[in-house]
Amino acid sequence: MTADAAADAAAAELTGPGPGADPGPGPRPGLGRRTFLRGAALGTVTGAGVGVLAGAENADADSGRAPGADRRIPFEGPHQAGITTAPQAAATFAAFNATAADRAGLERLFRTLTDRIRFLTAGGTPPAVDVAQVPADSATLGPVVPADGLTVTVAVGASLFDARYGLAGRKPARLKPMPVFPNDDLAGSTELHGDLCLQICADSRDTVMHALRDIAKHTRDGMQLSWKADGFHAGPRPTGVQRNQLGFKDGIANPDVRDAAVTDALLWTGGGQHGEPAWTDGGSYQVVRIIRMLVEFWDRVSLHEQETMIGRRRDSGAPLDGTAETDVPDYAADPQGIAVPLTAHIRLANPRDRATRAQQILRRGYNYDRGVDSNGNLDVGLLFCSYQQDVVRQFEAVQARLADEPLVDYIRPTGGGYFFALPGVPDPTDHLGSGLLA
Ligand SMILES: C=CC1=C(C)c2cc3[nH]c(cc4nc(cc5[nH]c(cc1n2)c(C)c5CCC(=O)O)C(CCC(=O)O)=C4C)c(C)c3C=C
Ligand SMILES: [Fe+2]
Repeated sequence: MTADAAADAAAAELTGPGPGADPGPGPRPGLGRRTFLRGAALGTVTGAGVGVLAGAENADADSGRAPGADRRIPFEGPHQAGITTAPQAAATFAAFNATAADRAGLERLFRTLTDRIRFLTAGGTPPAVDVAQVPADSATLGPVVPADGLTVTVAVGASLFDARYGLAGRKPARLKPMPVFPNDDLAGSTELHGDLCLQICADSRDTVMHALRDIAKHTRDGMQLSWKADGFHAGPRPTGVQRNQLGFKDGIANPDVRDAAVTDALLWTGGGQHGEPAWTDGGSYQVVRIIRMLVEFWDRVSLHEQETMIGRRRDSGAPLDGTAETDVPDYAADPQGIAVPLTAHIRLANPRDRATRAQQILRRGYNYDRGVDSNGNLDVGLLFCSYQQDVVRQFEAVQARLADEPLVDYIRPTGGGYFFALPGVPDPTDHLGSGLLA
């Protein structure tokens, strides 16, 4: 089987081919609809996933937890945690500029980052110091640092591969600065790009901030914070996945990250494949987009129009040709878009046909709330984040189809960037970026 055929076959399981679509070779109908979010909800019911999460990889699709329980998500694994990890309640996307003087300094930065992330994600007691000395920890989480479901996912931007560190020849093949897309409002934005991006997620907001402060303090000589965006993940209202601030369930259709054939085809870069340098094996392209929602306008739109723009029922999350959130839309049976309009967000984003199967992305977005603008309008929206094997083949293909969707009148992208999430750290002797800097 060729790489493309393998991708096609695996991707067929991703969100389900739809009852009328060509199922492609080898999919198991019905299995692909399980999302990693739904996996988390199931975990909550069964009590699975509390405490130290086991597993061959650090994926924790069944990461439900008992209220108040501390949980530790393993740092080590072939892929970084925080990608297939079910979204925690709080997130910060923090972009940094590298300030290390040279390549040796950059290597020190990655070693320090690794050490701090290892400690913070495991939790523990910071070393005691004499009162005359600077404390080892900010103590914002108390004297003992809980693991609290923390993940810190380290990604690098295209600018890290400029002349400063002699890395030009080691750039991931598709890594580039995020282009300006139609309808973007990026002029004057101070929240764009970066040499590094840290996606910091945890079960509590204070744990995210504690981790950011700890990391920034220990890496002061190697990188400098450029911008950050904070997000939250809401609980189910009343069931299923969370709702975004347009009132719609968001995150229903996503790859089945428990299926290695799917993640190998859509998520992880394979070193040596598709022209990627060998060191990228096990990494993933990360897209971050800060997308404001013009909720004052949206709240004056009829329910019918809202639902036809999205393609799903607002209350249930069901596709407009179905009755339940888990139903798979059957576009082949509705070629003229009578039930689900051809311009509906979900239909454009994922037409569920053979030609676009390999373009599917893993979305891992968060809501944001940044107060009020100078006109008295709410500054709320979506911290869109997606992971994919190939940012051009996947994210850009989806984004191009969405360019003129009706929803664009109600959203305004204001920042973000393209990054490459580094491969995981397989064992305690290794560190982030070791392949990149080898
Ligand atoms: C380029 C990729 C995407 C951007 C940017 C994007 C922005 C965006 N999306 C919503 C709301 C919803 N999106 C939904 C589904 C959905 N969205 C994308 C891609 C982008 N969205 C995909 C690939 C999908 C899945 C489609 C499918 O497989 O059927 C949904 C439906 C619920 C769900 O499946 O999650 C909603 C609602 C907003 C508001 C937004 C910008 C602010
Ligand atoms: Fe979307």
